[in-house]
Order: sequence, then structure tokens, then C-alpha cells
Amino acid sequence: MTKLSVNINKIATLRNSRGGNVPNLLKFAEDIERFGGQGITIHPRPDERHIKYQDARDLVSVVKTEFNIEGNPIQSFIDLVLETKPTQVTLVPDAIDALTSNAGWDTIKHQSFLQEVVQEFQQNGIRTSIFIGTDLKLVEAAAKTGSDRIELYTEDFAAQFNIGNKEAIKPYTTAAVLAHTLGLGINAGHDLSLDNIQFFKENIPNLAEVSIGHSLIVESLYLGIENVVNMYLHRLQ
Ligand SMILES: CC(=O)[C@@H](O)[C@H](O)COP(=O)(O)O
Ligand SMILES: NCC(=O)COP(=O)(O)O
Repeated sequence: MTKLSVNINKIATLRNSRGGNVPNLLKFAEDIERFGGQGITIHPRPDERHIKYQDARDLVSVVKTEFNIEGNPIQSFIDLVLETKPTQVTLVPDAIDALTSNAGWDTIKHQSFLQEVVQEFQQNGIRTSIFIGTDLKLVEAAAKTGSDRIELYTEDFAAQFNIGNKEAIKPYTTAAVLAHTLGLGINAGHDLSLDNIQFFKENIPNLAEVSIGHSLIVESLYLGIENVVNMYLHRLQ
């Protein structure tokens, strides 16, 4: 079964735009789970442009499904994750000022660092996932870090699918087959949407989780959040 983890960064963006607590992030997370969402994902960036570190502390007692915290493992992020102990941590090599996540890890170059970070989180009972592309040598190196899972960075797939190039799925399928062979769990995310999710799911064996935020929230502006969550769940069956 592929779990749907809803990334609520953009709800925090809307909340922060007026400086108050509307929309209420905690209530939104509870409602997502009530509608059938199987996980909540947040990505607290160092500038706290949307998700604040305090949101992570508040959400950990609210989220009853799976709680996934994504981010670049700078010390403040590591400390936050060890403090809150989510279900899963996803390591993302974002530059501090990145507009959004725009690259996966070079798991060869950063092998020893990733091994240390992965081990520290696992010793605290936190499942680990490493955000990477489809380069097979980097998938192999991701397995050598000892990480539980990888998260396939799907922006390239989404962009190519959008212009009708379905061949773009092939590197993701190949990477997923290798990852499974190496004992890695397989997550995926970035720019997945109602348009591309079913085709992606059909072509990625052993897909454990997709984390979706931006498109899902935009689609919900037109179709309603409860309806959209269930549309994703139906397409992920
Ligand atoms: C790693 C990933 O693809 C998502 O966490 C994405 O970075 C969302 O971050 P923003 O909502 O800040 O774009
Ligand atoms: N890991 C991907 C994620 O959490 C959401 O990415 P996006 O759907 O906002 O592009």
C-alpha cells in the first residue's frame, strides 16, 4: 500500500501571511487525518518562512498517523528532530536560501556524514529517508549509509509528464527496482499532483509513501481539501 503524506507547508504560508493563527495548522493536520490522509509532512526551513520550529513541537502530539519532518540536517534541525522524535525524518540537501527543494543528495560525496546522521536518528527510534535523484550509483551509495528509505525526487518526472513525455518515468522505475533489491524502502515527492500520481504509482514497484503538498493545496482551492485527499487516495489504490 502506498501511503499519502500531506505536506502542510503552504497552510503555514497562508497562516503566516497575516501573523495570526488562521488557518489553524494543528486543526488542519487533524482534519487531513480525519479525511483519510495517512501522514503529515512538514519541512521547517532555517528562515521559518512557513513551518516554524515550534509547529513541529506542537504537531508531534497532534499527528496520529505518520509524522514526517523533512530538512537539511544542520545542527538546529537535528536537535529539533531528536527533541520531537517524529515517525520519520527525510534528509534534504537544501541550500539555506533555496526557493524550494531543487536537488537530491550526492550520497557518494557525503557518505560518511549521512552515515553518522542516519545512525543518530535510528538510535533514537526515528525512521530515516534520504532525498535523492535516480542516478543508480547514488542509490547504491544511499543504501551504504544504512538509511531505512530513500525519497525519489520527482520534479523532473513531473515536468516531463506535464509536456507529454511519459518515457521520463523509466529512470524512476529502474531506481526503485534497484533500491528494493538493496533493501531500501521507497518514498517519493516534489511536484506530484492529481494529474501524474496514478501513472507514477503504476510504474514504481514497492512505493511505500508519497508526500505531496504544493499541488494538493492548490487543487484544494478549486475542489475542496476533503475531496482532493480522497481523489489522491483513490488514485493510489
Ligand atoms: C523535499 C521536498 O520536495 C518538499 O519538502 C518541498 O521542498 C516542499 O518545500 P516548500 O514547501 O518549501 O517548497
Ligand atoms: N517531499 C515532498 C513534499 O513533502 C512535498 O513536495 P511538494 O508536493 O510541495 O512539491
